[in-house]
Amino acid sequence: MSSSDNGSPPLNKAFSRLDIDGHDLPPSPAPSSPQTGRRRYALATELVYTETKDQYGSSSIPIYQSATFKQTSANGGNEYDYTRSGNPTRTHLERHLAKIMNAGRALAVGSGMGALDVITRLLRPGDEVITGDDLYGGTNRLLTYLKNNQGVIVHHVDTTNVSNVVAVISDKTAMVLLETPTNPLIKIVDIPSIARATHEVNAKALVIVDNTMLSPMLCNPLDLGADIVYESGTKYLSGHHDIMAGVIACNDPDIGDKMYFTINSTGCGLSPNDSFLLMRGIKTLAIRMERQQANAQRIAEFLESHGFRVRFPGLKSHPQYDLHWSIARGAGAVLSFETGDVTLSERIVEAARLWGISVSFGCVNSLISMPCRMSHASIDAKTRQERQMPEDIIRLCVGIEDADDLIDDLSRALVQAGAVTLTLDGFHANNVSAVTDETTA
Ligand SMILES: Cc1ncc(COP(=O)(O)O)c(C=O)c1O
Ligand SMILES: N[C@@H](CCSC[C@H](N)C(=O)O)C(=O)O
Repeated sequence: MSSSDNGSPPLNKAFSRLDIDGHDLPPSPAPSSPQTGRRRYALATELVYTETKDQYGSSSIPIYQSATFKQTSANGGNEYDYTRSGNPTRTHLERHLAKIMNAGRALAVGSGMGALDVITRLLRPGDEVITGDDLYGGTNRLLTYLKNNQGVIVHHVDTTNVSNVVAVISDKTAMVLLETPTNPLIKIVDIPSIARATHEVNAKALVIVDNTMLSPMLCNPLDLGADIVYESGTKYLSGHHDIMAGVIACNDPDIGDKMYFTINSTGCGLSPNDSFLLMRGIKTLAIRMERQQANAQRIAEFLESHGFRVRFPGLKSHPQYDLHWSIARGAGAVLSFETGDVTLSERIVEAARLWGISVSFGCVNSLISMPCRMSHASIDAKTRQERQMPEDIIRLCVGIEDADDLIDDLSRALVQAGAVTLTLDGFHANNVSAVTDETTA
């Protein structure tokens, strides 16, 4: 029951009302809403600019490291009662996220997979999900779990072709889940066309975009027709690989309330300390991304010019270059390339020094990995083969180091691994198929 319905005095909580399932919302943050009526600055400014009402005028949000909050009356009802339900540091972060993600509401949870878990709890048995055939391994694993255990039907199609999605949309479609660029094949997905086509056939179907590979700095899927956007805050948003986090944003308040209900019920909200760290990371997103992208562009051009097949949307050779730039403001800093030989790829990865052999991306440090052995190992070998994931693919996640140092280290690793032939002009890849791609938009 809401405070106004039960005869008790109005509660001092930011929004006191029943949620759409009739549950009395616990004390919790107000729905995050960007301040209206004030000038909007460029995103680089908005990332840094916050308005706090801190009693001491603190410049960064304090960490409210408290599980519970004292109430002023026996009826409870203050804005915060318990950190699982809401915490001022998390609220501050969520409002900031809503602003930079152009959303009506944002929510922060303990990881990117936690975010997808919250979203997929909107599904019911019998619901259908349409998603890609090149998906982050953890996403594939969660969807497979839902298929095997929760009666959800999952269609994996090549989402780079809108008609493949249209062919399976029906009145049973509850979600269309998209990643762009895909991880690790760097395929581009036409979010606006798929969102339009989906809603035309089934207005209730939710179009969900995993924006981890681009971040709000480079893409706002909600502005392109998506209903929900989420991302791993472990990556670009925090930027230092010192926390796990997940963020979710939407415009429909009912959907926001439902997801908040799950977060409060399951206890997956982001901790105060991690909310503080994520907030701190977000402030430097623009400058980190600028440098990471510039470095990634240099490295992609370096590899391509030496004969490797490189997948990166900053290269004109990318078959969906125009599509990418119609939906994004930059290429990001993840690229992949092939060598034509798995053991050769292993030798390159192991010969690198500056590039850490690690999963993840979006951090200030540069990383090198073999997705089929690492980040995407949870997709079984047969499925990887069906989805044409080259086992030899090497993924580079570019950081903010000096680009010449990164290129030097990579060159040394390529030479040491025997991946290139030295010539009078430099070197050239030994063993690589032509730079072509069968992908069509
Ligand atoms: C594209 C993508 N989405 C979601 C996730 C999940 O994020 P997290 O590791 O924070 O759970 C990852 C990586 O883990 C990812 O690469
Ligand atoms: N062992 C982890 C692998 C995490 S991969 C992290 C990141 N998304 C990436 O693409 O590198 C797992 O099983 O999830």
